[in-house]
Amino acid sequence: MSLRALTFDVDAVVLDIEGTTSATGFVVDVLYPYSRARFAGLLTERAAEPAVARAVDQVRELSGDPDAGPAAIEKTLNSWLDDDRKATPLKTLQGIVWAEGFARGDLVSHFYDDVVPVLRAWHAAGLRLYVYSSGSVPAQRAWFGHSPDGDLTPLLSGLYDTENAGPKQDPASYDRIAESAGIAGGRLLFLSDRPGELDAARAAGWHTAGIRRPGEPYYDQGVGDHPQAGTFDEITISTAGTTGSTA
Ligand SMILES: CSCCC(=O)C(=O)COP(=O)(O)O
Ligand SMILES: [Mg+2]
Repeated sequence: MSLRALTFDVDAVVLDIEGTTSATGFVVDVLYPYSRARFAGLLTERAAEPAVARAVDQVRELSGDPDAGPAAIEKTLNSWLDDDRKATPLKTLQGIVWAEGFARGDLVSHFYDDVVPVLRAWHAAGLRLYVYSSGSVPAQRAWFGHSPDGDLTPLLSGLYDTENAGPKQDPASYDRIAESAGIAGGRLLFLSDRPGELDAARAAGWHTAGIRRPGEPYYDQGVGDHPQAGTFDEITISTAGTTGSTA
């Protein structure tokens, strides 16, 4: 699908995963059942691990149930899964389970066909690439590390999630990423399928492009007045172009 060719003059591209580089359907149909089936074991057998214990405390706080035991925690996690709610402790616990699943070869990630060739080309041209996803940093590392095209992590300069950057619809999160990467917002391009995330990035002074792929949950809603593309190869990164222009 071709919408419009876009040209941006930036130093780095920051990538959303679900709905942007990769299919939401794959995450929901493959990754979510994988984590759902393993939450009980994680919550009972590995409750003393610091990352698990911290996430459990966060679930108790978010659900308003300070005494919740493993069964109640599991029920809450599964209800968040049903709603595809991007709650940080859910993402932490999923990330633990998924990283182990990718490492043992149970899971291989998904990328839309246009994505990997374009990421390789952008990287070869000297652009820095970052990820900012609700999926936890360990999950992101495993996702890019176990793709159908092999290990893509050498393409990436940094990974951001809701723990180390903050909520994706808060402009302050984009300020934090810009500061951490050492790149001014005006030299950063954020690619996402969600208008609320694009709005927040733009409010922080970033360039934005909405990625609209047929079949994705936000396809019909659109991305408001953000520049938009149907695939990554509709986006050109130029060092001296007119940013956000359409051709
Ligand atoms: C590798 S993370 C798996 C996808 C996921 O769980 C998720 O929440 C992705 O959300 P995004 O912010 O990338 O739309
Ligand atoms: Mg997304």
